[in-house]
Amino acid sequence: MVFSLDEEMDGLTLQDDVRQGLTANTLQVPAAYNPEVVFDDGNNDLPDDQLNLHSPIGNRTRRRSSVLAKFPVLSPAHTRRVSISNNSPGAGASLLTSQLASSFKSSTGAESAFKEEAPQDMRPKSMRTIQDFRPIRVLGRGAYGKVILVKDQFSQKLYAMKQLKKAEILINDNDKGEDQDPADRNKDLDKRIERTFAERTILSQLEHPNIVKLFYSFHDHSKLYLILQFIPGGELFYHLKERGTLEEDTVAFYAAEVSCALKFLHDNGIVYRDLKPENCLLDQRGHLVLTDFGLSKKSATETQGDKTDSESDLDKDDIYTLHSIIGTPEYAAPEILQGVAYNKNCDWYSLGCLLYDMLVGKPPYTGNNHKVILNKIQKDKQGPRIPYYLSDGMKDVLNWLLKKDKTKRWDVDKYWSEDPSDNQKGGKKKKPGKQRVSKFQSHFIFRKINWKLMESGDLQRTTLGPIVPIITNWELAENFDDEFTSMSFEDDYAMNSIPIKSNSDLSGHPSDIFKGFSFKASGSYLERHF
Ligand SMILES: Nc1ncnc2c1ncn2[C@@H]1O[C@H](COP(=O)(O)OP(=O)(O)OP(=O)(O)O)[C@@H](O)[C@H]1O
Repeated sequence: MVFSLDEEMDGLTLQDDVRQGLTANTLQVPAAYNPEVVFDDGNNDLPDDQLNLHSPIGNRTRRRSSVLAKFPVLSPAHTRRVSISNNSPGAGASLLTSQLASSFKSSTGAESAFKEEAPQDMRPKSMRTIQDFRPIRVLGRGAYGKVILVKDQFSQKLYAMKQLKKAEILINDNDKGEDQDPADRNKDLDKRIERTFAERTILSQLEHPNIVKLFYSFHDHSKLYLILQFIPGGELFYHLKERGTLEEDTVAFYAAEVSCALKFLHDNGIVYRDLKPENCLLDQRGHLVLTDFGLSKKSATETQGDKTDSESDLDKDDIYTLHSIIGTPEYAAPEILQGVAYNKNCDWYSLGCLLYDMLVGKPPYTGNNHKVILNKIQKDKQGPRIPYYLSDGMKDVLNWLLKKDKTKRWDVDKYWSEDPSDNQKGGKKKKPGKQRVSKFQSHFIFRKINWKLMESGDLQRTTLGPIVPIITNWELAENFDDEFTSMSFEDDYAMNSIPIKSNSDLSGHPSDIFKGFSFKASGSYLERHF
């Protein structure tokens, strides 16, 4: 009998497996937890080419983020949609860009994070071009292009250059040709462009020790470029692949760092929407840094207070957008997979999946598409099986983060820290059947975390994390998969690329859609981070 982790955990022992003659495709749980436990990876419902999608150790396969095939989603009736297709590609894009800009201005936190520098950041004096950067090796590959380690020819500093091919953004793989309603096609294009701008806009306005930094962005006739801080310790995914699972103290430490980043994003009105080990990088000291903001979104505004008409329209758009079935299915909250309205609380569910993955070796529900995963979640009345060998503290946190009903899930943003006026140590007691109301930071699993130092960034600057990556030479990118570092980048790195000198040579050209993409961080920001 083959046991699936999703279906049967309790009572499974090595002896059970040996009796059944099961040796292949099994995942070893570290001896520290239970030397006897071996269990199947539970992917029997996958097609052959995906059977080894998750475990065993060393066979983890990278999961791609996607804008998933949609269930019929009923958007709110009064939704204003922006079109960029009306004979003038630039007009719509400018509207999108200005919408994004104004939506970020209305976010007080995001604005204050860059209070002094924001105006001149948005109007850089001199633009960088691809010729300024010498390619060294490929670090990773995403949906729209490669991420390449590059060296600034002038300063000799290393950066990660994320390239996005304009053609891939403009041409939709899922285009249904003549059958597709032109309005839907335009809407899809709007979304893809909006997401491209969102990554650049969000990263250019935020500064947090656990979030990757953006130094420059620019574009030429074929590509968009983001020049990011190079995070040399590789993906958490890579380290999980090496180790299988992580110890509870290590998991609690990463959970705390991710939570600080998510809380900061939420306070700034941003939903991250793509938390997974592939998007968590380790810096040289072993601290976790979130990357890939391509699916992040300004959140539905909770306070609809005194708004002008145009601001209210923006909020409606936000509410609409947060119906998008988007992300990586294994880590996406059930409400996203169902295609119903959701909010920032979805990121806390994904945190539960990430913790589960670090502790168990795979996310709680797996399958080859979001419908299979959603079916499993829906069938699972009691919630995911939480292995008995985990500590009570870990079980408790997983149980509250992985609630499929978002109204019962731990509202971590609300119950983040101890309120000084709250006399009850450890927060209020939970009411049965209701949402958990005790404070996140005071949970037992975080007893070793110095939140004050972590939230201020001093911990990240002055101490080492639980896994310190081995780095002998930053240019070797030793903590990145050979699959990528051995790739050629010549085709992707055209030294003869023609830069766009001014916006005036763009009228009527598709590049006009990307007008306003270029950005340069302020001198003080650059200095602070080098
Ligand atoms: N700042 C960075 N430093 C080092 N490596 C990076 C950096 N940014 C990205 N990478 C590497 O490149 C990979 C792909 O980057 P990213 O996830 O941003 O691309 P993407 O197109 O959004 O990918 P996907 O389509 O899978 O979501 C990352 O998983 C990581 O390995």
